[in-house]
Amino acid sequence: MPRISPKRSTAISIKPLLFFVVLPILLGILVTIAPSISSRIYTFIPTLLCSSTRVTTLICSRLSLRTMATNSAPYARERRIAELAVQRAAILTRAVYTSKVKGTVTKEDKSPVTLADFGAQSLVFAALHASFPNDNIIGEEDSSDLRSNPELTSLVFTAIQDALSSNEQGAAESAELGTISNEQEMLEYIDKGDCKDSATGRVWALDPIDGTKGFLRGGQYAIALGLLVDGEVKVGVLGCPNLSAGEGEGEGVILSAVRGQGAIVKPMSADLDSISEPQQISMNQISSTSEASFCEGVEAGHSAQDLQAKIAQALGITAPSVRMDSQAKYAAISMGQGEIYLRLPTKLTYEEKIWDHAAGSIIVEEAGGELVDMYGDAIDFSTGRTFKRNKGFIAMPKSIAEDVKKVVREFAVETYGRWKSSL
Ligand SMILES: Nc1ncnc2c1ncn2[C@@H]1O[C@H](COP(=O)(O)O)[C@@H](O)[C@H]1OP(=O)(O)O
Ligand SMILES: [Mg+2]
Repeated sequence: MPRISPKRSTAISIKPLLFFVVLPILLGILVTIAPSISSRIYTFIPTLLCSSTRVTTLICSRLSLRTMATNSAPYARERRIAELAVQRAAILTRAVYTSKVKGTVTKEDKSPVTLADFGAQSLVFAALHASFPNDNIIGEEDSSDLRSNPELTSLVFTAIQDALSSNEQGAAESAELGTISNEQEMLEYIDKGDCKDSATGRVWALDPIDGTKGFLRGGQYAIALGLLVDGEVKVGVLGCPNLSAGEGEGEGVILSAVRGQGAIVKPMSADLDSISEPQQISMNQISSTSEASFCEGVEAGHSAQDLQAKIAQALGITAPSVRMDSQAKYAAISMGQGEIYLRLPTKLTYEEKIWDHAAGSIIVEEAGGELVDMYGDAIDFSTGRTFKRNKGFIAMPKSIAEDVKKVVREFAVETYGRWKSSL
């Protein structure tokens, strides 16, 4: 009988031990640490690549964009695409803002529209179509004024091409944000915003330039994009190219919010790759209405400024109102630059537009504010392109909301009566 060497005998007795005990333990350890090892390798490679050259910097920022895309927080991808789309549209609006050629025409409702409104809408819708082809869209503009005006059409298309070529998108971003190859395609994108139902499914609402009068006057304006899901705003992005997050002279900011995740601000940059780290924002939770200041519109025809002045007095407010055009007002109070945004109707027949409030509303709410109508009722975003159940909008920090709502409601009932919804 062959002699079994002690070594061999040990090997035979250890084999089942290795198989049933050690191997599972090793596998367990591997499964636990694998993600951190792979993420280290993942971050090590770009770190290695990130030496001093611009090329490697770009590669790193693209990798960090990919990392953000895989962020599993709800609506992370929607927020990222919306931010990039607004950022890209702002390249175009900024160029037109400083140019002598604005391509202004007067719409049927007598309000002005510029080549930048059309260009920004087309760029944002190209991005939404590329990334979320099944979503519906509500947009302020349509292409009818362009289709009857080949010269203006050509101006808009040139501005779009300039914007597309002035940012150094990578192939991946181009695929996600889409591109616009010819005038026909541009017109088709503009007309994608004709959805009428805001109550069902996923619907984006865009104002490509909110505050066009401010834009033409050299004041504030905003590119405002919100996502509604079954009639509730879930994501909002506000690009404010002339607003500042601090004391600075309006170098431009981009704010965004996702329901339940807070609101953030980033500086607006011409280079999509350099969107830097966001900062959380919050409203001033003051303890008394007398400490507040109003943020109000510039255009006397857009809100009842005399009545608003009386309400300010009744609230004990002595600080002068901060006046600015557009949804930049929502952005300003969300960053603590003023506290109350009041917008009372000049006439009850005017129906506020969904794109004028979707993005701003969620940013204010996620920054610690409340938005209601002049009677203190919740805003109903499910009524289509315009608000049918609400008149007069007030946004304020939660800390003073009850006091503000009480005073505004009294003035509203006295001035407008108990207006009845048209639904
Ligand atoms: N009579 C009105 N009442 C309230 N808002 C109005 C009125 N007319 C126009 N607007 C809207 O006011 C917004 C700008 O607001 P603000 O004055 O606060 O900057 C624009 O979107 C504009 O819509 P539109 O673009 O259709 O003219
Ligand atoms: Mg508007």
